[in-house]
Amino acid sequence: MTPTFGVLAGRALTTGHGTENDFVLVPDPDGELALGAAEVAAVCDRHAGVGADGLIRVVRSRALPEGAAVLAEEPAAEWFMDYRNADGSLAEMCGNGVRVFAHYLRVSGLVDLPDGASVVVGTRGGPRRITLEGELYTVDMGVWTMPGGPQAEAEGYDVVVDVPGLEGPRAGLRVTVPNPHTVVALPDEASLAAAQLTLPPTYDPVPPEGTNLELVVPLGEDDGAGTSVGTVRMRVLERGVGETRSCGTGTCAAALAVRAWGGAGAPDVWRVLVPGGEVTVRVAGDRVWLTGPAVLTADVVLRGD
Ligand SMILES: N[C@@H](CCC[C@H](N)C(=O)O)C(=O)O
Repeated sequence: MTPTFGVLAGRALTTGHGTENDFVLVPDPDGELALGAAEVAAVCDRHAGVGADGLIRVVRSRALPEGAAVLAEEPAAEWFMDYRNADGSLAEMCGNGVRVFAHYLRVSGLVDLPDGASVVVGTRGGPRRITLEGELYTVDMGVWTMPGGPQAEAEGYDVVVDVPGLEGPRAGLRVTVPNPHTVVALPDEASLAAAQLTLPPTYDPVPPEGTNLELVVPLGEDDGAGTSVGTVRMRVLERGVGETRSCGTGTCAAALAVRAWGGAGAPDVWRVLVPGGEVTVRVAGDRVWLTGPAVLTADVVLRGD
């Protein structure tokens, strides 16, 4: 069957990933593409398209209404990460995608980003500053919130989640960064492996905007050089995608939930182990930072015939 790449047919794209959360990057500096959900889903299809967890349009902030709103807050945000999930839906933010986006801007010469320097980019969640540190990128992910408020943070949950493959419903804690997440703790790695993320979980109450789901197993804390560092293993079911091998905003949500469950004295720095690798999350007050790799894998041209 002929792929329905629509306005993307014949376009040159680049693929890349952050801890194996993979993306197709579409250069459209002047915002000329009328990109619809069907084209995004066709390109992200792993059998009939290029295959990716999401599509990122590389566009100047001034070319989009959402970008103009970001520029009003942060005039330095020349470039906007227009992120779409694999099913074509929009998301507020993508923590792995924004590192890959910054790497793409640097490698393609669209920004000057030497080691130690930073760039601010626009996202639907607001401007984000990304700093290159050797081979890693650190993103200021902005302000996190727990929609259940201080009571949910203190009690450790505000939603009940039934996950296929796991026995009985589980308590979950909602975290917004600023896309919606629900984090559920599991007792061990056997339970983590048993979860069947190809089947839809159920939530009570049902999250109105949908949710990403992180299943986590806290693995303890180490004291290194005077800083306590926690470790947590995570699997993720992404809204608009399915199970992925990593989710940057999800790792922030996971670290924030496990830190809340740990109470006073819990670490502010967390190693989050995901199927696709490892990232580091640091919390300070109401803000959170994400550090991890970014890789570009191929340049491809979509056929239009
Ligand atoms: N993989 C991303 C998150 C992408 C958006 C998410 N699926 C949603 O709909 O909120 C990440 O690395 O943060």
